[in-house]
Amino acid sequence: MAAIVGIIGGSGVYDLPGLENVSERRVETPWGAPSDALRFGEIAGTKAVFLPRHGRGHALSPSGINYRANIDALKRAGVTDIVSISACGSFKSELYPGLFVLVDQFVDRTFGRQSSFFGNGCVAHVSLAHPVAPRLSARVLEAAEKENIPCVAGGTYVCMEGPQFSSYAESLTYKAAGYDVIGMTALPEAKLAREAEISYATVAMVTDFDCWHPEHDNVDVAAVIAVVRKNAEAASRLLSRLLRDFPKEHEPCPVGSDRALDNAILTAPEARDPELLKKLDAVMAGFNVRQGLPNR
Ligand SMILES: CSC[C@H]1O[C@H](OP(=O)(O)O)[C@H](O)[C@@H]1O
Ligand SMILES: Nc1ncnc2[nH]cnc12
Repeated sequence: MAAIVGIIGGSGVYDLPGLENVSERRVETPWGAPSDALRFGEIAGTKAVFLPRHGRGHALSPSGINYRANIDALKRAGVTDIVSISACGSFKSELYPGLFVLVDQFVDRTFGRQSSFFGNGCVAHVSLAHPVAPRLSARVLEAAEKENIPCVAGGTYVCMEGPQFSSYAESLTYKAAGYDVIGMTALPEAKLAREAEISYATVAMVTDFDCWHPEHDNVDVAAVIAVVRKNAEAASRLLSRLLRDFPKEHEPCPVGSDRALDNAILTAPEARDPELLKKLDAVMAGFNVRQGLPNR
């Protein structure tokens, strides 16, 4: 399968400089409209699709993003691997603003988000033991090293609902629990990408120390955006290098993120809801082919 890399830009990252032969297309999905038009392009022959998760102009709040539409639109565009960029607060002195953290675990503190494509009429339980695709994350690390960008591998991202930042008590609790960073967006994407059998990795860009650190100001938007602006050039260098060196064929994922629906779907084929199956035509396409089932 030809590799196509989806890039999801976070706060302060609304474009992907360096993308060549760019064309833009507004798409609709059975789950609604994605955050913005998809930007198609390539770097050194690697095809890429860029999507700013908050939309250009940052119109969408973390709770208001249609994550299902975003992931479904990328799936329909043929994306095999997603790398997302997320601004985040840090719970550790050694994870300082400006550092890129390739998190490999998530804790969910969101509520009320639509974080699954499945439900009544087609029940599926995919594994999220390893939410990040290790080979993809390793490629991001390699790109950072080649570009001399400070980056560490591994870490736990707690995803809060927001939009308010954490209270002091919450911040201390997350720190005491041993979590590394906090943000409001990456986890619904990781869950949905897994269901859509897309390999996913996230670059958590540390922007602040949330509000636990006695020697640093409490986080605010201005501080986050100031750090993101300072690091935008490094982020685009990282992504350009990643795309330049990316294999042209999708590499099979060692944790099975690209075949996550095998052994996950409980609902018997005859009990599946045809309306839901229609909406799942992109998400389940690979699974249906592997099972020899028609794709609705
Ligand atoms: C701008 S401060 C809070 C905002 O920043 C992070 O955005 P993203 O994950 O899209 O980079 C955080 O999740 C909040 O949405
Ligand atoms: N401290 C923080 N908490 C939640 N989301 C963030 N995004 C950037 N910094 C953050």
